[in-house]
Amino acid sequence: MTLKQLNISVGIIRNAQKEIFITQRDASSHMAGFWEFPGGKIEAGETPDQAVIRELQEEVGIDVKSPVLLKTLEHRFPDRIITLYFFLVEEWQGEPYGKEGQPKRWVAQSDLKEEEFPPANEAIVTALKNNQY
Ligand SMILES: Nc1nc2c([nH]c(=O)n2[C@@H]2O[C@H](COP(=O)(O)OP(=O)(O)OP(=O)(O)O)[C@@H](O)[C@H]2O)c(=O)[nH]1
Ligand SMILES: [Mg+2]
Repeated sequence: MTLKQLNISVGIIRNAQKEIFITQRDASSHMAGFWEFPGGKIEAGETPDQAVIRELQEEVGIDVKSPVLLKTLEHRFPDRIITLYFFLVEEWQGEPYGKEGQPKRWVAQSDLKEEEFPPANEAIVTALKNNQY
C-alpha cells in the first residue's frame, strides 16, 4: 500500500492577550476528538499562504492578513504522510467562530497541552508554551 501524501496549512490565531483560538476535530475525521489549529489541505495550484487564508475563511469565518510561517514539518502516520505548514495569524478581520459547528475555545498560550493535539503538533505546542514564538 502506498501512503497518502498530504500538504496541510494551519493557522495559529493569536490575540493581543496571547490567547490562541483552537477547534475540536469532528468525531468522523482523522484524529477525531483532538483539538487543532484550524486549517486543512493545500489544493492543487495553491501556495501554503493562500491555503491558510482560504481554510480560515471556510472553517472559522475570518479574513486573515499577513500570515507568518513559523515552522514546517513532516509527520508519518500509519496510513499517511503529512507536511504541515504552521502559520502565526495575528492580523485578521472578523471574529473567529466554529463555522462548521465545531466546538472552539480561546486558550492562553501558556495553558496549551500537547496531549490535546494530534502527535504531529507536539513540538510546536511545546515551543508556544515556552514562549518561543
Ligand atoms: N487542521 C489541522 N489538521 C491537523 C493538525 N495537526 C494534524 O496532524 N493535522 C492533520 O492534518 C490533516 C488536516 O486535514 P483536515 O481534515 O483539516 O483537512 P481539510 O480541512 O482540508 O478537510 P476535508 O478533508 O474535510 O476537506 C488531518 O489528517 C489532520 O489529522 C492541526 O493542528 N490542524
Ligand atoms: Mg480542516
